[in-house]
Amino acid sequence: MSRVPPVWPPVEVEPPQRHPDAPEPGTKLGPHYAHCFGCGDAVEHGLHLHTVADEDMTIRAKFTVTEAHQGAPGLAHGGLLACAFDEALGATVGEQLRQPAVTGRLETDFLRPVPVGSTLHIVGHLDGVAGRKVYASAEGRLGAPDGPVALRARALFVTVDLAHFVEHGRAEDLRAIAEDPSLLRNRQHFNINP
Ligand SMILES: CCCCC/C=C\C/C=C\C/C=C\C/C=C\CCCC(=O)SCCNC(=O)CCNC(=O)[C@H](O)C(C)(C)COP(=O)(O)OP(=O)(O)OC[C@H]1O[C@@H](n2cnc3c(N)ncnc32)[C@H](O)[C@@H]1OP(=O)(O)O
Repeated sequence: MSRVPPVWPPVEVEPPQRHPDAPEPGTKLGPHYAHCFGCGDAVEHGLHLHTVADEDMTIRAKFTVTEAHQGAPGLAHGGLLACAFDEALGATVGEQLRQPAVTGRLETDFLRPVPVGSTLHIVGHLDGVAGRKVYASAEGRLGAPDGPVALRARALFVTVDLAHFVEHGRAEDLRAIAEDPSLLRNRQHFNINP
């Protein structure tokens, strides 16, 4: 099977415009939602991805593989690694555009096994925008920012209104946010009253 990647982005795109309120390069972003499996600090065996904004439509993220993340003995589960990339790519899109967006499509190339105890250094880049479609890609290196490439991922995110989350989210979780807005980092954007 050919490993030659298809053209990316797959459609004609506009260069993304950084939102004036996008975090300055070097800003530590913190969890966007306390119960997010990718970044939330309330999720005991979650990925606890740490993200930092960077120059040029880029974010950097780190995630350390624990015993709870295994697929094969001593190795990270592939779906979980895809989750780390979903999270990093979502942060790339959300933080630079300051617009809610959901993953429509996510593709992942697994190039090297990722052992328990190792840290994956992910760099996500916002590649282009075509209407509501936002394209982003990322690379993950093992052990150090200049370590060997273990994964590459590409994603299409689709921007949505906040109504998307109100309509589809579970009422008790929305109520919990209404009662404790600190569960969300970008809470100034939310006015949820289910
Ligand atoms: C949120 C705070 C607000 C403030 C924002 C500020 C800051 C945010 C900051 C930080 C956020 C930080 C971190 C985020 C971290 C992690 C994010 C994790 C993200 C997720 O984990 S999220 C869960 C998984 N995700 C879903 O739960 C989506 C389920 N899904 C749907 O909800 C619908 O499916 C939807 C909405 C995607 C589209 O539905 P829809 O009806 O609105 O629109 P439609 O179908 O017309 O698609 C529009 C155009 O996208 C094309 N398109 C769509 N899907 C495609 C595909 N698969 N392949 C190729 N093209 C596709 C169509 O072909 C059309 O293209 P065209 O315009 O050219 O016709």
